[in-house]
Amino acid sequence: MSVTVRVPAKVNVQLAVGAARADGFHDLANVFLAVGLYDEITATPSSQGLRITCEGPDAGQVPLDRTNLAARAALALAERYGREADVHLHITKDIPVAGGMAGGSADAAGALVACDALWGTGASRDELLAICAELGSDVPFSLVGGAALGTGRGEKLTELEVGGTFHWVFATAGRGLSTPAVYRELDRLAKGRDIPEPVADQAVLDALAKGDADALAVAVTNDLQPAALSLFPELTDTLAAGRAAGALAALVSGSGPTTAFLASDAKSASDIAGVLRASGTCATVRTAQGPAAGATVV
Ligand SMILES: C[C@](O)(CO)[C@H](O)COP(=O)(O)OP(=O)(O)OC[C@H]1O[C@@H](n2ccc(N)nc2=O)[C@H](O)[C@@H]1O
Ligand SMILES: Nc1ncnc2c1ncn2[C@@H]1O[C@H](COP(=O)(O)OP(=O)(O)OP(=O)(O)O)[C@@H](O)[C@H]1O
Repeated sequence: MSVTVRVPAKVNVQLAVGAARADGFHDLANVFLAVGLYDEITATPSSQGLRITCEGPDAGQVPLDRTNLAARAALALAERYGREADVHLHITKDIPVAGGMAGGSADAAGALVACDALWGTGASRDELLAICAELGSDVPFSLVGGAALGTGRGEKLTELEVGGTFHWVFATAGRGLSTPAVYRELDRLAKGRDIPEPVADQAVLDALAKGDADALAVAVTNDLQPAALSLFPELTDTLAAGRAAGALAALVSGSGPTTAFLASDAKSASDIAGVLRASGTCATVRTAQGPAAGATVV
C-alpha cells in the first residue's frame, strides 16, 4: 500500500516585505499563485525507519537525511500522534531546487498529506496547517494551493478568488540562491531607510479576481527582487530577454533565482519560452499555468 500526493510550485505576484522582526523573520504581504509545475511524494510503509529517496534532474541537490523538509514533516506528524515515522518517502522532483518556487515546501506539504493518509491519523485541515506553519513560511500555501494572501511571515493565509487562467514562463538559473541570504541582502540594501508596513495591493487582488493578465502585469511587485539581482546580477539579462520576447511582465520569482514571465496566452508563453531557450541567459525554461490545486492525493 502506498499514497502519492501531487503538490504545485508557486510564484509570488506581490511580495511586500516589512522591516526585520525581533525573531529574524519579516512581516509580509505575500500574494501567492500556485502554478502547474509539480513534485510528487509517495509514502510507503518502511521496515527500516524513515527513508528518503529522490529522482529528477535536480535530485543531486536534495538532502536525503532528516534535514529534508519532507522528512521533517513526517517526523512532526509522527510525534504529534505518538507513533514511529516508519515510512519511505520518494520524491519525484520537477520543481527547481533553491529556485524561489517553494519546492522544499511543496515536499513538506505533500509528505504531511501522504503520511496522514497512509497512517490513518486523520489530522484536521487546521492541524495540518499548524504543522505546515512550523515547518516553514511557504508550507501552508503549498497545502492550500490556488491563490492566497499570506500575512505574518507568510503563513497566515486568506484564500483569494481567481477569475481566469494565467500563462507563465519560468527560467531557471545555473545555480541556486539561499532564501535567508536574499532577506539579509534586502536588510543590507534597506539600512537607514524607513520601511512601510507591508499591505496587499488591491490592484493585484482585482487583477487575479478578474483573471486579467494585462492588469496583473502592471501590478506585480517583488520587494526581494533588488536583493536577488544584487546577489545574482546576470538575472537582469534573463529578465530583459523575456521582456524583449513579448512578456507582459518579467520578475524574479520570490527569493529567486528563477525568473517568471507573464504571457498573454498559451501561444505567447510558448514563443517566449523558445526565445529564452535560445538566449543563452538561463539554464532551463518551462511553461506553466496558474492557479493550480494544492496538495492532492493522486
Ligand atoms: C521568499 C518566499 O519564498 C516568498 O514566498 C518566502 O518568504 C520564504 O519562505 P520559506 O522558504 O518557507 O522560508 P522559511 O523556511 O520560513 O525561512 C527561511 C529564512 O528566510 C527568512 N524569512 C523567511 C520568511 C519571512 N517572512 N521572513 C524572513 O526573513 C528568514 O531568514 C528565515 O530564517
Ligand atoms: N525536499 C526538499 N527539496 C529541495 N530542497 C530541500 C528539500 N528539503 C530540504 N532542502 C534544502 O532546502 C534548500 C532550499 O530548497 P527549496 O527548493 O525549498 O528552495 P526554494 O524553492 O528557493 O524555497 P522558497 O521558494 O520556499 O524560499 C535546498 O538547497 C536544500 O538544501
